[in-house]
Amino acid sequence: MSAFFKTEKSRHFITTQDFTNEEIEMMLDLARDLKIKMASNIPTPYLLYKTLFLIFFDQSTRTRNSMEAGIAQLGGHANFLNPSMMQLSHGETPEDTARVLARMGHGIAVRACEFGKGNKYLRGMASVSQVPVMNLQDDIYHPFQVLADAMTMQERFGKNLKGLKVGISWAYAESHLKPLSVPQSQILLFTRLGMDVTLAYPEKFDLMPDIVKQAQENAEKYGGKLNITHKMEDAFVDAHVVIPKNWGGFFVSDDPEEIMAETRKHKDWICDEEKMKLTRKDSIYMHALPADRGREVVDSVIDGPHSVIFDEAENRIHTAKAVMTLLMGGR
Ligand SMILES: NC(=O)OP(=O)(O)O
Repeated sequence: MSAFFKTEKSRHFITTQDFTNEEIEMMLDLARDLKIKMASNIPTPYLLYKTLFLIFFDQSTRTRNSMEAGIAQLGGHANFLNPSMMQLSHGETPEDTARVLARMGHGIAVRACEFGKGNKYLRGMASVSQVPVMNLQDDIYHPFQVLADAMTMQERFGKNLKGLKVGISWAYAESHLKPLSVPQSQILLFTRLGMDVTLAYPEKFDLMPDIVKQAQENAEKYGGKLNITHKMEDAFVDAHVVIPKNWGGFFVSDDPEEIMAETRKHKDWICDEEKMKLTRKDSIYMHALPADRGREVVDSVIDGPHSVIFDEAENRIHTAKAVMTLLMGGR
């Protein structure tokens, strides 16, 4: 474990692509251990007196609270920064902000989802930061979410996820600009872990071509599969795991009204009981949350026997604590 967090330079957690499969497994193993310790009230003071800076350009329930509660449970402290109260309007660059915060604490975590800008902001910080920069969701990646997803799958299907049949599908929502980062990070990590992934979406609702190419390369290298289809049902047939979720039509048009007009053509892309019947008997329904109930998914599925959404949400704190511990130098 030491080679992972005791490197000369800080490791940044921008995407799971920057970590080996062995390192990803290490994160998941530690998350499992932290979950057991939390349930047994065993203290885990691995980041005693350390400070994490949290910057959120976008709203959050799970991510903010998993990081704030997580570092407190590790013995450290979170300093929440509201961008509207930072010196951004006076032109402070991400590089200068990172240089300053790195002198005052031990980690910087940022949510910045604006399309074409978020990842650049994080990369700017990471290019100079002397402490780990962690991605709490940008316009390309959501690495903390997919670690929690993988942990949830391991809890249901065992540690080895090779060959697991996973359907990731676009679903209808009254929204035109939900980030691409969740499905993109899912196809990247799940193919790395050897899963058999079907990605379904209506034509025009493409993910970023470079990310799809990387996921295809991952599948070839690690023995996974990535099939792309434009029929929602294809993601459900014989699936162990289904993850139907909306994402924005960023490549449909630059005009939000045109995107919504195209989105509304696909109201039938809803996860309902008929589609769940196509899955395996022991299948699980997952969603990163928040879900658009009645549009992305019917209540009887999201509240039904296949749903593991609250395990998935809970696992955000255990995986967050694991990544912070490994990157910020505890244990
Ligand atoms: N899944 C997720 O990232 O939730 P929040 O947007 O509430 O943080």
